[in-house]
This record gives sequence, structure tokens and C-alpha cells, in this order.
Amino acid sequence: MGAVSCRQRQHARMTASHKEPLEPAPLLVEKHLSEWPVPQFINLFLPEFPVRALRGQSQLKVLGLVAKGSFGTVLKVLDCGQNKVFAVKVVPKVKVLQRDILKQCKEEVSIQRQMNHPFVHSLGDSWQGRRHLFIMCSYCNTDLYSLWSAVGCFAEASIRLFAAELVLVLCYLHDLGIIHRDVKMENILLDERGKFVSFPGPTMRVTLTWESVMADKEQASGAVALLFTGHLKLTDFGLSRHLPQGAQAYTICGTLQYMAPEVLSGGPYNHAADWWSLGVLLLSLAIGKYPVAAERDHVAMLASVTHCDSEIPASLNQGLSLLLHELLSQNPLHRLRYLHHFQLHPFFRGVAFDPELLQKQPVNFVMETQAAQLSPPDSMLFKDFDCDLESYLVHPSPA
Ligand SMILES: Nc1ncnc2c1ncn2[C@@H]1O[C@H](COP(=O)(O)OP(=O)(O)OP(=O)(O)O)[C@@H](O)[C@H]1O
Repeated sequence: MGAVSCRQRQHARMTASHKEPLEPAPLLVEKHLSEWPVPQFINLFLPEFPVRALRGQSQLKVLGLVAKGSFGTVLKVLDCGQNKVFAVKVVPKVKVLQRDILKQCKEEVSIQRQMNHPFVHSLGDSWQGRRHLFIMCSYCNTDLYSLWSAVGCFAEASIRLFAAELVLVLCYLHDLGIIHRDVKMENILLDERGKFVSFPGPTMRVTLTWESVMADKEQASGAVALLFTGHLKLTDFGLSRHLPQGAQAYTICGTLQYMAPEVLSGGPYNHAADWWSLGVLLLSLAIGKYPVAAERDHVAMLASVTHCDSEIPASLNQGLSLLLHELLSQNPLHRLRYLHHFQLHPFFRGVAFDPELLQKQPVNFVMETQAAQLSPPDSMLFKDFDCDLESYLVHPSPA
């Protein structure tokens, strides 16, 4: 049995107030490394994390904290050279070595570099400083978890659209011989090209930021209708690995609520485990809560998920209910897994599994301003913010 590496939801996006730029905006700089021969603490992370000379004009300014994940801290930065906003995951090298996740970290970057799909978040850049690893991607306004927390139950049409996009993504990954192992709402970002149109009252507001949608929601009474035109991007390949078709894995890893029974029991398992996670995700979107709450560990969780399919309410649309039963099958061999399974499925009748066409479809939501709640107060989660920011936040010297 492999190492146990289960994740609970440990991070949340920063609220608007946390996202205010720090004054003056610090620069994301680590001391330049130029020694030869290359010391072990650098060599270990090559070639996936090259050493970079300080990048003059294209230095990165930290605009705010986005989230603290279980492996690293995600910062929102401005690339002054390109004048473009990115997200940078900062992972302390010492944590990588202490947790024995060096191979996993390198795999994350090499897999994400390989990605070329409209619904997958591709890698912008990766490099190392003296004490940290940096993984940079384009910045996305929000993630599916935040949207779900605000909206609650998703309408069937929205579930159908997101499901079709995720089916395309998982088929793409599995065809490349990659298993994701952490498909969950927090790892699904909503496209940076996305636009939100909110209707907090009689007036319509077009906005690009999630924060202004939330402000509309706070001010309105009754409900806020929301039209979202962006689409999803699967991210976080931190637990992904190359697994050729027909091969099996044994490491117990993932996020407890989303882990398939064969993963929780220590394997063997294969790509079918990602389809189970998709089933949990879609069911959660449909019912507005997790079908099975997270238990304290994988043994207790395994006992709980044995009857996961019984959590599918009879009130759901027949096609959706059938899809969920076929994704949440205890036996991985009985799970849907090939694109043609989905193309012929009654739930997807009339859906073109074409990324171009899917991206053109807007998604509608209605947020009840009284009932809906944002994710838990994020400031609480940052009380124990333990990343040593001082080491790489250098205030720019006055001009
Ligand atoms: N490119 C991005 N743009 C905006 N937000 C992002 C971006 N990348 C990550 N995030 C946010 O940061 C969170 C944590 O990132 P990520 O999942 O990569 O870190 P992690 O350490 O692997 O976390 P976990 O182990 O909890 O999954 C994401 O859930 C998302 O909310």
C-alpha cells in the first residue's frame, strides 16, 4: 500500500478585502543563484524548476494572496513586463523534501507543461529561488467551489454544460495516459476571459470580477440573476501522474469526499477513479451539498461511501440520475469512461462535445441573496498563515 496523502478542503479564496493590493506592491524576488558547481538544494529541482536570473522589467509584483493550499501558497501577481496578471504557486523547498514529494512536484510541472486543451489550465512558467519553487499560470477570477457556495444547487442546463466540458478534459488526460486524482470543485477555475453579467435589480451590470458580483449580491434584496460567459479550466496537477492505459496505481491520495472506494481501500485503481470524482462533483452541484461528508480518515470514509449511489435523490431528472448512477458505480469496471459513452447518453442529448461550441454557451445562475452564503470567512483560514513571505517579498527601493 502506498503513502497516504489525503486532502481535506484546507484553503479558500481570499475575500475582496484580502485581495487589495499591498502598498507599496512588493516584488516577487529571490536572491539570484549563481554558484558553480550547482549545490544539491538547486540540483534536486532541475530541470523542471530552472534557475532564473532576476528578470529586470518583467519582475513580478505581488498584488495579493489568493489561497493557501496544502502544498503551497497562491499569490496574485502582476508581470510588469507583460502588464498581465498571473497566479503563482509558491512552494517552500523544505516542505517538498520533508513531505517527500519531490517526484510529485516535478511530475506536476512536467504534466502541466504538456497540457494543451481549452479546458485545462496550462503552465505559464516554473522556476526556483534559493528556498522556494514557483509555478506560474494565468490568473482566473474565481473557481467552481466559490460559485457553488454562492449559488447552491445548479440548474440542470448548467450541470450539463460543465459536465460536458469535464468529460472532454478527462478523456483528453486519460488518452495521454495521465490520471488527475484530485478532480474537485476547488481545482476547477473559471476562465479568465469569463464575463459576469449580474442583475441585482432593474439594471444590468457587466463585470469582470467575482468581487463585484458578490457586492451586487450583498446589496440586492431577493435574488441576483447571474449570467456567466466564461468556461472552466481544470488545474492542480499536484497529485497527477503518468499511468498508461491498463496500468494500476496503489497510492491512497486525493480529497476525501471525492475519492473512489478503490482508492480509499488502497487500490489497485486506474483512471476510472477520476470518473467517480466527477460523479461526486456533479451530484454535489445538483443537490447543493456533498453527498457524503468528509470523515476523519480514509478508512472511515470508505465505510461511508459504500452506499453513495443511495444519496442520489429520486427527484433528479432521469437522464442526470442515470449518469450519476453510472459514474458512481462501486465497481470501476461498470463506470462510464469513454467519450462515446457520454455522446450517446440520454443526459447529453443534443450536446455537441466540441470545445469551441461549448465555450459559446453562457451559463445562467440565480443567487438567493438571503439564503446563499459565501465560503467560510476566509480571514479565519489565514490566521495560521505560516508561509514565510518575508523571504521573497522585497519592497521595491524608492526610485
Ligand atoms: N491560476 C489561478 N488563478 C486563480 N486562482 C488560482 C489559480 N491557481 C490556483 N488558484 C487558487 O488557489 C487554490 C489552491 O491552488 P492549488 O490547488 O494549485 O494548490 P494546492 O497546494 O495543490 O492546494 P490543495 O492541495 O488544497 O488542492 C485553488 O483551489 C484556487 O482557488
